[in-house]
Amino acid sequence: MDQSKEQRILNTVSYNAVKGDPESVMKCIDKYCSQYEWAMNVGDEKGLILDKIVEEADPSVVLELGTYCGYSAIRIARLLKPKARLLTIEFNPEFASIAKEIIDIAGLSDKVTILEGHSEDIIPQLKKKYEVETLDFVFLDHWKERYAPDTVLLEECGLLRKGSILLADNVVFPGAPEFLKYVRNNQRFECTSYPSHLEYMQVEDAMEKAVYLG
Ligand SMILES: CCc1ncnc2c1ncn2[C@@H]1O[C@H](/C=C/CNC(=O)c2cc(-c3ccc(F)cc3)cc(O)c2O)[C@@H](O)[C@H]1O
Ligand SMILES: [Mg+2]
Repeated sequence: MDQSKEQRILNTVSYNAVKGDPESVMKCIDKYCSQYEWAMNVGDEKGLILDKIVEEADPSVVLELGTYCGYSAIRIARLLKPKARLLTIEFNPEFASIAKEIIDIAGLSDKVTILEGHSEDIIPQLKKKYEVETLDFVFLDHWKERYAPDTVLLEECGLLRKGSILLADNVVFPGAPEFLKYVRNNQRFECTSYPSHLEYMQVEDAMEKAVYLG
């Protein structure tokens, strides 16, 4: 059976990237996905916005929803201080195993834990099973119609604290209208829009930052 696109992305990383160098892994994926096969990584343009927001927040505990191939997990984890950690949720076993290998090649396995399963099943386990108190930073990049319900779930599970930062990819394209409506009309969130472009394309997109006010 011929390989999947995600397997080809792993091949190009394991063949071309410098082991232990997250930047070279990111460059390798961005090069492959802009020249050969488009893939839904956050990419280098929105990635720079993500970098700035993560650096400013300097989070200790990060949750990512939707690992895919691990590109944004690497992007975020490479900026974290020594004791900080990133938990990333992925329900597709093939993507989870490919992401694990790519994160390992980047040398970030000690900072990143991939939790295999559905976000709505794993989020309620974060406190007891994964020893999370509250989340400093959440990157939402999974199914777009799950952004809003999972945001409600995070709050219900007591995982958000005053100043917790939610950053959502693709709020323009493919779009996350329910999420935007929910956070923008909610006094408990302070929202900022970051206009950009869809990864590797000229299409308009944006990321939305929603800071939880408690
Ligand atoms: C059930 C909850 C739940 N629990 C755990 N894991 C979950 C999950 N729901 C999903 N996953 C995993 O997350 C990833 C999916 C991500 C979904 N992302 C986009 O759809 C997207 C699309 C475009 C675009 C597509 C086509 C275009 F033409 C243009 C743009 C661009 C983007 O940046 C995009 O992020 C996969 O790994 C899923 O296995
Ligand atoms: Mg995305």
